[in-house]
Amino acid sequence: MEKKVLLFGGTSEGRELTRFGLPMIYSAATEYGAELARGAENTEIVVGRMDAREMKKFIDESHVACVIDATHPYAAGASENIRAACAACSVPLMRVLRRASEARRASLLVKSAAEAAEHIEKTSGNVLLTTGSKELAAFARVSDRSRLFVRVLPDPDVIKKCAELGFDSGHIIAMQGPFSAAMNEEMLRMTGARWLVTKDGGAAGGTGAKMDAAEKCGVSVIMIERPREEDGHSCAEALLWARRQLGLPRPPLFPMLTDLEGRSAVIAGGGAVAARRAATLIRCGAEVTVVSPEFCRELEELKCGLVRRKWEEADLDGASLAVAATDDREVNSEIGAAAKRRGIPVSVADNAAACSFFFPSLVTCGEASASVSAGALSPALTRRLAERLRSVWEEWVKEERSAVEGEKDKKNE
Ligand SMILES: C[C@@]1(CC(=O)O)C2=NC(=C\c3[nH]c(c(CCC(=O)O)c3CC(=O)O)Cc3[nH]c(c(CC(=O)O)c3CCC(=O)O)/C=C3\N/C(=C\2)[C@@H](CCC(=O)O)[C@]3(C)CC(=O)O)/[C@H]1CCC(=O)O
Ligand SMILES: NC(=O)c1ccc[n+]([C@@H]2O[C@H](COP(=O)([O-])OP(=O)(O)OC[C@H]3O[C@@H](n4cnc5c(N)ncnc54)[C@H](O)[C@@H]3O)[C@@H](O)[C@H]2O)c1
Repeated sequence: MEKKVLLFGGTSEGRELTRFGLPMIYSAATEYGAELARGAENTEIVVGRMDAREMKKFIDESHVACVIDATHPYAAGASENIRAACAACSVPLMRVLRRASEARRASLLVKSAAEAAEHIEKTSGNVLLTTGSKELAAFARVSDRSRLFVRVLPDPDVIKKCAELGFDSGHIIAMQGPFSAAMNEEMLRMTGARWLVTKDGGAAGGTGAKMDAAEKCGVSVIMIERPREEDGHSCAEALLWARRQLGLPRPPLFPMLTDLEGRSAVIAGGGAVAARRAATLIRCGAEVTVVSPEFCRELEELKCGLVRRKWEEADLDGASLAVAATDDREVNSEIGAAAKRRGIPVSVADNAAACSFFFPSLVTCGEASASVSAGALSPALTRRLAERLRSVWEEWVKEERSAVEGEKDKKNE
């Protein structure tokens, strides 16, 4: 039976990961979460909350080869259960977590909904609550309830809960997001809000659009901080990881052929990987600068600029292409992010998922080149294939060149 990825979703990251046709079981706690994945190819959907024991049983019975936890950062209970179940089944697990935080834009950071409610009680003015129905009970302590407007999903159970907590229909907005900044603005105006309460859902979770709207309307934002900073991965990392775990194929990469003659390329790091890549780029006519506190002998013998210090962001000025090949994972990741911000193609040697292009294995003879790749799934396979091709390439190029010349001569006769 085919091995599958078990994805705990119900988030935009979860939906994103169903787009690539991996054999997958998508588990969502609610109907709403399940809806996000409806229609995804090769994906079986299961709905309903499971505790750690139920998860373990499910994993054992469903041929699950690896698990991705893409649940909401606030669903800490779910993540704990998933961790426990995976440990019990010895199944590898990767946590996907949106990284971007909007916390710096908030007027006030609080630890919980209760703390937000305490603050509201001490102030005046209307409040738009966008923290969802689960947190609603905490706001019951606000004495003047007519100040509060709540935005929730149009689910009958949720509406019932709102009513039970004393929100009348004039104070409920029941609609499914995502909401644009313009939509948020209109809702802030309509409710006459002076305060907006939100979780730190990251830009992708719609928090960015709320912050933009609040800024425009002069509304102060009370933000509930994330429970704790977990070590999370991006969707791209999880996709690559799952493919490697299961040995799943992917479409081949498209080798976009780029003319680097006379253009500048910058490399951070002075070790073996930097040297190999500098040599390839120089062969392609690029003007290469390498930045590193230390250089290996191979680099000192190449025709490239050597800058003996740690990498700085300004090293990207004027570069057409960048390579991060230091042995410091954090520095490499910073270089990747900075280059992407500037629209400079970047390869990050220790993290395939952070690359905006992959460094190819290049096989050349004069201007005739071949680019070999194993789709970034196995650099070792790439190297072996390239070596095999290198062993015949020169001979092939010579033979085929003369064949082409021969055909030309024949035509000219
Ligand atoms: C082609 C080549 C060009 C070059 O480097 O010059 C190249 N890797 C080569 C060899 C090689 N690299 C590694 C090993 C050790 C064995 C192994 O781990 O499998 C070997 C094999 C060996 O040395 O035998 C380690 C490694 N590589 C990457 C990661 C991180 C990760 O995958 O996340 C790690 C773990 C690092 C760690 O542990 O920290 C990532 C990438 N390496 C790429 C290119 C990009 C994909 C290209 C494609 O396949 O499409 C990609 C995705 C991104 C990028 O760097 O742009 C070159 C062949 C040179 C040639 O012979 O011509
Ligand atoms: N993609 C690949 O083909 C591949 C292959 C093997 C290893 N790797 C990864 O690539 C990285 C480099 O591998 P290596 O074998 O060349 O390592 P290495 O240890 O030989 O070289 C690392 C270099 O980075 C420099 N450096 C450290 N901090 C720096 C900073 N802040 N600014 C500039 N330079 C800095 C060091 O001085 C050193 O010269 C490693 O992270 C390794 O995991 C990738």
